[in-house]
Amino acid sequence: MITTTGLRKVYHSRGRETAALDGVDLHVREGEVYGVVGRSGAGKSTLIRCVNMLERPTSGTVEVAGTDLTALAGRSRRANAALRAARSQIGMVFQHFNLLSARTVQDNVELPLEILGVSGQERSRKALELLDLVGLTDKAKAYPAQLSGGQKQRVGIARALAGDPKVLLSDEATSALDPETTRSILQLLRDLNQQLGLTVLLITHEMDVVKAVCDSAALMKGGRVVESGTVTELLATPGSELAQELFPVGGEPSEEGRTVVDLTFHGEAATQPVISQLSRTYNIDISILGAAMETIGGRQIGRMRIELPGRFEENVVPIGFLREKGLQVDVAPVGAAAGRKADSTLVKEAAK
Ligand SMILES: Nc1ncnc2c1ncn2[C@@H]1O[C@H](COP(=O)(O)OP(=O)(O)OP(=O)(O)O)[C@@H](O)[C@H]1O
Repeated sequence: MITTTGLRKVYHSRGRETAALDGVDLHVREGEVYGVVGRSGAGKSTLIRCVNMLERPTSGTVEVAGTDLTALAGRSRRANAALRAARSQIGMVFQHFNLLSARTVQDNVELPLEILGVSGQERSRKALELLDLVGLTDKAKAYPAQLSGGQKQRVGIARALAGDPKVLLSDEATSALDPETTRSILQLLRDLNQQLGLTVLLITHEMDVVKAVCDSAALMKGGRVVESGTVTELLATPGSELAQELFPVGGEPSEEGRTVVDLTFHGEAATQPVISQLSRTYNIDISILGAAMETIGGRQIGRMRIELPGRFEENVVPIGFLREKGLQVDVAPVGAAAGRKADSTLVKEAAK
């Protein structure tokens, strides 16, 4: 539904060049909620502004709902009209809501319809329908100053949906909200995604947002996407930084000469008593160093760090047993093994 290919955006200011985007390839499938995370300055806002052509990319392409927006971006009147039409497929939600204070809630939602030349009666019907969808029917005649932050963001979302977009872009939509309001806005985005089949691309610096609503995620660093995939794929990727941040599990080995293993349980395997089976089958004592169970994207996923007696070579068979049971097994390198996998997150964990 959204594909960027080799997207670059270079800013020139005071004689300096900054590559805010340095070759971004992103693919957001139809009907998914996709989160882009990264530190401040990673290029997230620039990416979202290039996706809806608020910023013209320096090079590369942006395709939304089958239309190559970069090909439409010309100076002629016809190119502008085509770009406007394509952009009506894209709704945008902002961190600070960007509501007009002199207009009522209903008039704020009607604004994009006014710009599209929709008649007064139809505008009013549509705005009230959208306010109902976001749970704000009773606030239609209120002004933004009379609303809470969460209510303002609901108005922002209703306004973003006015043109019946296929895609919703959200730039830190919950960053200015308290945790409870954040949860309710994320739930609303999820509901809209499911009820309307809306594809949502959101940028955030909060991992909890990804955990709560995203099907897929990408990590940006220095204008590049360094990791991406469905949340399940990421959790199944050994050494994935996103997986570790989404789902941290730690714990130190009790002494030298033991094998530390990180287990990830997905689906069926999450509900099986695998650890007690392992202990009984091989008659070994297992120490649990750390564990967490979470529901991510509606699926139950568990992670656990365990310690087995003896070195890795002595535990090949029990580790094979765990893999056979459908668990993802990452052996945390310690001692001599650490040198062989010096760049993995697990090494950093184990070496602490
Ligand atoms: N208009 C601009 N002119 C010059 N440099 C810019 C401009 N906009 C962004 N940049 C630079 O591009 C880089 C990426 O900025 P961007 O705002 O996209 O990052 P971000 O990940 O969204 O960060 P934040 O979460 O702080 O908004 C930064 O180094 C920033 O200073």
